[in-house]
Amino acid sequence: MRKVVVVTGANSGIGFALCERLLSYDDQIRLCLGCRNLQRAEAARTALLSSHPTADVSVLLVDVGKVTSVVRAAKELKERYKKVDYLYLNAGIMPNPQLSFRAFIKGLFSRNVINMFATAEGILTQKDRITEDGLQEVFETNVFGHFMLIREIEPLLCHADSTSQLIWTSSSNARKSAFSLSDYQHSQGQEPYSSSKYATDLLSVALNKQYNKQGLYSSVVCPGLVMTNLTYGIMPSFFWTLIMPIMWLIRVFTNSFTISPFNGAEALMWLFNQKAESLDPLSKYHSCTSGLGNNYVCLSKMDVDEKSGDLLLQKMLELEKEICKKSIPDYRNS
Ligand SMILES: NC(=O)C1=CN([C@@H]2O[C@H](COP(=O)(O)OP(=O)(O)OC[C@H]3O[C@@H](n4cnc5c(N)ncnc54)[C@H](OP(=O)(O)O)[C@@H]3O)[C@@H](O)[C@H]2O)C=CC1
Ligand SMILES: CC(C)=CCC[C@@H](C)[C@H]1CC[C@H]2C3=C(CC[C@]12C)[C@@]1(C)CCC(=O)C[C@@H]1CC3
Repeated sequence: MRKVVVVTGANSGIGFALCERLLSYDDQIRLCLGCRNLQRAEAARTALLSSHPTADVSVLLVDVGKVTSVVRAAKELKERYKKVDYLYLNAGIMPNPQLSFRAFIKGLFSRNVINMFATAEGILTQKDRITEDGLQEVFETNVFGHFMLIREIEPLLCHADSTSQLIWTSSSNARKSAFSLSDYQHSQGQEPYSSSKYATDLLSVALNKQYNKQGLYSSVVCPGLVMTNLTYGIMPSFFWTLIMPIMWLIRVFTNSFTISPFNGAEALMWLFNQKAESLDPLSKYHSCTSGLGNNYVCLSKMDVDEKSGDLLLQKMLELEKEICKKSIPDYRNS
């Protein structure tokens, strides 16, 4: 049976590199590019087909920052496929990033310097906004829209006789102290990105508890620091070009400077080849690149506790009910 693989945020960066790598590894998969913009999606599809002309590559229009779009896309998936074997929850945003130069310079001369380069702890903030669904945009895009997608295509993911995998693109920037259960959308603070990625980690743990019995497994990936549209939004491209030699140098001290989207997709690709049941639900899978440019995957324990994961899942389920009642009039019959 040909595997069905759905990738959100597939038209650029890590998502696109993952699609290229998946097709190079197995051009028999049925690959579905989940994108919010048709033109960009078609451009990605054309590029993938130019190197893999016989591959089955389709486009699914989905804006994970809009509940109605997610529900419509899920309906489309249910019409197209009987099963989704791999769902890569990769689309993500970091809007209006601000780098604190003061904190960065201070960090350079502290003992925390390696950690600062690996996680951006204490040097990066963002400005969030409210979406038309009335949610914080970073939370809705990076977490809730994806959660809704999972819920809506549950019958395609849960099968008694075979497994499916959810693979979240999280981040080394995910930090417990940026997240609070009482403000899980992060409407109060200045680190919505960090909070959303921590929420991803918690949610993955809770989803495993909820769904493993039904053959669905969830894992979390940390792609490292990758040069993509997201990182070019932090600093202008000439800055990155200027500091590239320093980036190669830093790579000698931290394996998290993966830099290219190809390298960043390493752990996402690695998980594609693993037996879902053998994965550790409490570990994060990191894409790593050595000073010499060799790629490998390493594991780290996540800073999460199961109780918080369960509580977050409960809150997400309540929010799902509330939002669907508000945004989709004849919800569940549609
Ligand atoms: N770059 C890095 O260093 C790191 C990135 N990550 C994570 O990797 C993931 C991919 O990001 P990356 O490749 O770096 O950045 P890109 O900006 O290149 O890719 C992000 C993708 O997500 C899509 N996307 C954004 N918002 C939505 C939405 N509302 N609905 C559907 N698709 C959407 C974008 O579509 P469009 O082109 O239309 O905007 C794009 O295809 C993100 O989750 C990011 O947080 C994690 C750690 C490090
Ligand atoms: C000399 C040099 C390399 C300067 C760059 C300073 C900062 C712009 C980077 C240092 C750590 C980086 C980092 C990210 C963005 C760029 C930095 C802040 C991320 C937040 C990008 C998105 C993620 O998900 C995690 C990354 C962690 C490290």
